[in-house]
Amino acid sequence: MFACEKSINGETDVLTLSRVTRRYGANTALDGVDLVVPDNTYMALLGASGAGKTTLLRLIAGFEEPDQGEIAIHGERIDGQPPHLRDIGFVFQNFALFPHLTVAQNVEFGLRHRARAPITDDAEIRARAEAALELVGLAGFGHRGVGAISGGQRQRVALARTLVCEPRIVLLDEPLGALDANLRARMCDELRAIRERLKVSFLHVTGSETEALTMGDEVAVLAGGRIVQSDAPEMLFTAPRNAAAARHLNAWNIFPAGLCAGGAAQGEIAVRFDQIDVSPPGAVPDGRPHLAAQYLTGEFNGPTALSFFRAEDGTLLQVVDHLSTPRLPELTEGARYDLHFAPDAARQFHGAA
Ligand SMILES: Nc1ncnc2c1ncn2[C@@H]1O[C@H](COP(=O)(O)OP(=O)(O)OP(=O)(O)O)[C@@H](O)[C@H]1O
Repeated sequence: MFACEKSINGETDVLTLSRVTRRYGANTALDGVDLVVPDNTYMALLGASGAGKTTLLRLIAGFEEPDQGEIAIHGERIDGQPPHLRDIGFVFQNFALFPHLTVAQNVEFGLRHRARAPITDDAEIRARAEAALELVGLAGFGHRGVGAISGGQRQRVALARTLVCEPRIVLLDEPLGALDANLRARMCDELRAIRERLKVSFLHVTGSETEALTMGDEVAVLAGGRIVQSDAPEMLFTAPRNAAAARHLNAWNIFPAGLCAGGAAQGEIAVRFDQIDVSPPGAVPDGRPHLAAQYLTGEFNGPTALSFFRAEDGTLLQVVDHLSTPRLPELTEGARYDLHFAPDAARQFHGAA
């Protein structure tokens, strides 16, 4: 049980979205989204508030239909099909458990009522629900009311209720959002471990770049109604392909190329917070592109220190210094400095994403 079904036609991608568009009146929430989720993959979908993450999941699950575009599972179109025929699991942010049912009854519910091959044998239903609870680390909790368990445990019940139906893919809408920071870190590990055991693909939407980069085998960035980059986390973090992707990583300064002496004048330049050095005016080592900026303030953050600068056009710039290998001079608030970097540390973007 719980093994991911291999595609009949040998496809290696479980979910494919092609040019999916969704409008609400004059507001285009999704504008030609192309997204591919491979089999046996933890895919994170990163986007700011209002980017259209929930809308995208609702279209995949079938709670809403796209205005244009196609959605397919293992190469077979599912847009237009009712949600209960899509074999897609959905874990809601607020868990959406039935408060009057026990943990076990919540998990059994989906199995009894699923449209495809509902199970009617009580002993089999109980056995499958117990196996699902064991999988999420809740063996022995079946008799409890859902009000008598912790937030993290409720999250796992919601997951067990979805997994027991053996979905072809599991959609998770900000699944850690309702948990406190410690629990969130633990659930990150657990979600990854559970998925690895099942080998079913997860599509996990989040507004947190840390969560997306930690969780995802692959991270897709949703901005301006489109996927602006979909890549392995290391690749996305170190080599964003456009300014829109870089802006979501909370690690890159992005400024007009024209501000920079010794560099190109066109487009935008992005340099990571940890790859900028600071010198008094006129003391920039030869060959390093640089821009002038005023030091605003600093912020200690345990092992790292963050310094904030304002460039001449008003762009806010950040520089990260690691306390074990400090490289910044003593800084005076309000004073002007030159910020510089190695030419190969810069990424240059031309035009829109
Ligand atoms: N039913 C609706 N009617 C009108 N506009 C909607 C509807 N649902 C979503 N929108 C709009 O579509 C856009 C995307 O919303 P969505 O909820 O998908 O964003 P999100 O990325 O999930 O945001 P958040 O992280 O804040 O939950 C927003 O501008 C939102 O106001």
